[in-house]
Parts: sequence; C-alpha cells; structure tokens
Amino acid sequence: MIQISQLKKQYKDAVVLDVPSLEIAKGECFGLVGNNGAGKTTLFRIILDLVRATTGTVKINGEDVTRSEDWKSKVGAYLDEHMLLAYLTPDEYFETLRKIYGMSPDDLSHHLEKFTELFNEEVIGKKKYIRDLSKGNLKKVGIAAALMGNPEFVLLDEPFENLDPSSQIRLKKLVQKLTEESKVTFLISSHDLNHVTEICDRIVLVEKGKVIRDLRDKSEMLSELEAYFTG
Ligand SMILES: Nc1ncnc2c1ncn2[C@@H]1O[C@H](COP(=O)(O)OP(=O)(O)OP(=O)(O)O)[C@@H](O)[C@H]1O
Repeated sequence: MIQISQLKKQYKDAVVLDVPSLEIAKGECFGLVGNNGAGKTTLFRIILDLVRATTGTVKINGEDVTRSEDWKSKVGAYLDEHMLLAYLTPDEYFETLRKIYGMSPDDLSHHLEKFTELFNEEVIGKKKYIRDLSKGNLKKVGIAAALMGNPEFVLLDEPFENLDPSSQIRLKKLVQKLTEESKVTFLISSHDLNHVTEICDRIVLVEKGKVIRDLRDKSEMLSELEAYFTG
C-alpha cells in the first residue's frame, strides 16, 4: 500500500502540491489526471524520492521513502528518458538491468517476451542506440525496464504519449494482464481519458496541486472527467 499524508510541495511562495491524505491499495490500477502543471509528475517524483516534499510523508508498505531503501526493490518506474542510459542499445540496457536485478538470461528472455507485440520488431536486436530511438520506442524501452525485477508497484508518467494507436492498445492489454494476473499496483498519469478510464479502477483528478475528485465508479468516470475538462 502507498500512504500519503499531509504532503505539501512548495517552490518559493507557490504551493504546487497539497495532498492531506491519499491511500493507494495493493493491486489497484490508479489513474492520475489533471491539466498541465496540476502536480501529477511532482507527486510521482516525491513518491520515488526524486524530489523532497516540503512537509508530509509518503510510505510504501509502511516504509517512509525518505528514510529507507528497502522499498526500492519493490518499485519500478518510468517517468522520462532521463531514467535510461542513452549510450547503450536497448539490448545492452536490458542486459545491464538483468545483472542489477540478479535475473538469469532466461528470466530476461521470458520478461522481454511479454513485450514482443509492443516492441513490434523495432527495439530488440536492432543495434540502434537508445539516444537514436523514436520517442515512442524510447517509451517502450522505459516501460519494459520499469517492469523488470517483478515490482509490486509501477509508476508510469504519460505512458500512452507518443505511442502509435496499435501500441497504445497493446500497452493497455499488457497493463490489464499484469494487474489481473500478477497483482501489480499501477500508478498511471495520463491526459488520455479514454485509455486511463478503460484500464484503471480508480481515477484521481488533481487541480492546482489538490485532489478534487476521487472516482471509483467505472461507469461514471469518463463522463465525469469529460464534464470537468469541457469546463
Ligand atoms: N523545480 C521547480 N521549480 C519551480 N516550480 C516547479 C518545479 N518543478 C515543478 N514546478 C511547478 O510545479 C507545478 C506542477 O508541475 P508538474 O510537472 O508536477 O505538473 P504536471 O501535472 O505533471 O503537468 P503536465 O501535465 O504538464 O506534465 C507546475 O506549476 C510547475 O511549474
């Protein structure tokens, strides 16, 4: 479980995040939506201890992320391409992560098999450096890397952005399969209301750093969000 309490992030006088309480249960597919600058990435960065909150705490399975390291083996994330090693090919990158995670070559092959459709023969065995990949293929590498090592929690920032329609559909199926079969807890921020409402069982809407809706009724999510964003 992820427990957020009394969380605030302030840059000079501007409060960009203010979340008194938020709990994300194990096995949940949690969607985060909101306009540009609403605070979605900031929340993810604080959960991953990439940015320190001004006040408040984030606990993952009871561990304060700023005070312990144990949670790191349970969490996978892909926020942006800064998390990749641009001077490697995808094959070299996955091989490097394989060693870090202590996986066998068979474990890695088995893991990458799940991404065969998503990679669409454009990622593995191409001898192209990560720095030269298209934005969509970069994202695919980042998502596959985030899911290495059997993480319990996976944070993905805008996973559908830059993916072609076939890849978006393949990614949705993959997330649904992993949620159902492996009980992975996904936290997904997205501007794509159709995709995020289709795969997530809960959507939190943020506006100017505050949670203004916490939607759990699947039948009403999309219409509520469309009404909000239409203004
Ligand atoms: N280092 C920083 N210094 C000052 N302000 C910052 C900093 N990082 C983020 N912000 C501000 O925090 C607010 C929230 O930004 P954040 O990137 O979390 O929004 P977002 O919801 O992810 O937006 P988008 O949909 O555009 O990706 C914005 O107003 C942004 O300008």
